[in-house]
Amino acid sequence: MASSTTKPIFTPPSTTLTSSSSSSSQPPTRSSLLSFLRNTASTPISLKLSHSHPSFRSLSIRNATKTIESAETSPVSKVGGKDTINSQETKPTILVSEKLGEAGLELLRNFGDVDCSYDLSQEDLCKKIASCDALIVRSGTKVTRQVFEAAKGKLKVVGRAGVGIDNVDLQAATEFGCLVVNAPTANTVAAAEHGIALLASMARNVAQADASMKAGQWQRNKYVGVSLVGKTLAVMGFGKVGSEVARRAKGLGMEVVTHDPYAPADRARAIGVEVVSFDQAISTADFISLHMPLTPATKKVFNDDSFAKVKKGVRIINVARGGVIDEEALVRALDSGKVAQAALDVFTEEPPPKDSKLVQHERVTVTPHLGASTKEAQEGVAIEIAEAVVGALKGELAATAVNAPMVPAEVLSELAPYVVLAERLGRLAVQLVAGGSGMKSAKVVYKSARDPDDLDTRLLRAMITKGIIEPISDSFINLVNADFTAKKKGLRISEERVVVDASPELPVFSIQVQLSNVDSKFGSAVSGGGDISIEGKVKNGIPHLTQVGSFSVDVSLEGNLILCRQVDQPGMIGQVGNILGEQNVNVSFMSVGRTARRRNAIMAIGVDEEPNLESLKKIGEVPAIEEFVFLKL
Ligand SMILES: NC(=O)c1ccc[n+]([C@@H]2O[C@H](COP(=O)([O-])OP(=O)(O)OC[C@H]3O[C@@H](n4cnc5c(N)ncnc54)[C@H](O)[C@@H]3O)[C@@H](O)[C@H]2O)c1
Ligand SMILES: O=C(O)[C@H](O)COP(=O)(O)O
Repeated sequence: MASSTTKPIFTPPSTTLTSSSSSSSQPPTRSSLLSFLRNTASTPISLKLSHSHPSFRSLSIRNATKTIESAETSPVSKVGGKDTINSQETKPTILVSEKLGEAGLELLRNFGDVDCSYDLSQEDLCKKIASCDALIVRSGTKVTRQVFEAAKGKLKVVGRAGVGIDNVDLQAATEFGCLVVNAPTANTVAAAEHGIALLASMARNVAQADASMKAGQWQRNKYVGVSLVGKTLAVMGFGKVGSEVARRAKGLGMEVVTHDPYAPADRARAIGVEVVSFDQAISTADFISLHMPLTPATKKVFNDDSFAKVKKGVRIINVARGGVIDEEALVRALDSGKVAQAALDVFTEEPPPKDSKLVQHERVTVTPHLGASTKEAQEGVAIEIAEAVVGALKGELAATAVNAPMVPAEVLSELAPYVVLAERLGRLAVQLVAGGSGMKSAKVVYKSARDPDDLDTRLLRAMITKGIIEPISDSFINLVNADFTAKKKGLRISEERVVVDASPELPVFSIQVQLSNVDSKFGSAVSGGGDISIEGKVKNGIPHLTQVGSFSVDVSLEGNLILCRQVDQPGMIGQVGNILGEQNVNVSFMSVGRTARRRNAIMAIGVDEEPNLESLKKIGEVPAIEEFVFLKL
């Protein structure tokens, strides 16, 4: 482990780092995510993925006052309550590849150039995507790896105007640093209502009787149905739609059980629904309604084996995803009479082949993926997704992010200053590593007065990772792909939470970043344990560096930083201050930490400007200075 006591030759950081700071002494307020993210004029800060439009690179906290003052130069400003782009800036291009409600389109048009091109082939989508900043899809567009590759890094966000994201290659999106957001709530009721509509119409042969009458028949005996009251309905997947279906089915007098490996039993119990095992659910039900997502675990979960376990004459409703059923097995089960009827809104292949046995089956009722298709739901979904996409293009953290940490509003507001601290600590720590030493593991220690279960560190971890990875990566890094890139580089990041005696009002007392098994270009940053170790705290809403190796310091993490180890003696601050002053470099903060009087000390100097090489050389020549390093934040 390097702890050289000789003066090292000054090495500027190899990568140019984006400075994303602003100064504010005001702490953030606790407000809802929406007002926190959108109303920059009335809240002291907003949490931004400051992509310095359109490069969408880093997450930062910016000062609202500063935002308003700089509206002329910022691409985004607020005009008449609408988010608009200043005319001199290039507007982002938003491709909408499937029909979207007008209210959502209007929101999008206020912000960017909107290209509504429906029914694109994959090839045409790939051609178009190279010039798009955002893509909005429903379930009909396959956003494959090929699409992300064709985007060549320009595509910043994919908005899924609905819930299911099985048509988006999330792994590829993440690798390419493209945020995926969805609109998870606006179509819940519509889907639940459609499920109930299918349940009732299947039970009473409405579709078949309608077709028969239109064909000139009057077949009252043929279309005798079954009653719902008193029957058992198994709701498979007790999420947003499933629970709404359960509630409505209870209102129809049905007994409802559910199977959902992740749903809390008390939420189900609260509406009189029992949570049971998969086998128990399917073997006791008269009706089975599917409401789980399509994932590798749920793909074809209804297959010959499961149909063998159902009650003879069961009726199945699927408004979730076609892929959760093995459709050929369902046809066999229908033919054998094991399954009496099925009502399907979704299919493995959409649209299904014209000669699909399932669609043509006389005991199957079908609709062409209409679950979310009510006027109300489509307007709601369009607004929900337009707001999420515009927010993402403006660099705001998305509340409905699918491939980035999604943090609840209250938590986000509380964590905001720590998010900045986290990124800056990561960024500082990596710059302390001597060139060439391969980093393999980093450890983050969160000290907090709160119970470890009470502290959601996902966002902090992601930001520390971003801070560490960005300076050593030549590809584009953001919150979305930082973790993936770290793994690819073989960097393991572990976390530890330590309960300390501090104010429980603060979510985090301090954050420490330790890098193991690496040499440091600033030996004093190496702690007794041999790791590069730095620690920081948030003070009055501002991130501060409070510990470097074994030395206590206290310097605000804004601008750039010079760390010097020196012999503790009078006049040092003056000497360094003069050298910087000669070059018109403004010192924003200075702090000295020492192990013992007149022995070793560390001087941490915050500077607004970047000193030139000449000044840094002069600092290195001050006799009492033993080593120093210049760090960009
Ligand atoms: N037909 C339509 O137009 C339409 C409209 C809306 C939603 N959907 C689909 O409905 C489904 C549910 O949507 P949601 O909004 O309720 O989603 P949700 O995420 O709120 O609920 C899904 C639930 O499924 C559960 N689940 C996951 N794996 C499971 C498994 N193996 N077995 C049982 N449960 C499992 C989850 O724990 C969760 O509670 C999704 O597939 C969605 O795409 C379809
Ligand atoms: O997952 C969803 O939200 C539904 O399946 C709706 O899909 P759609 O937007 O294609 O109607």
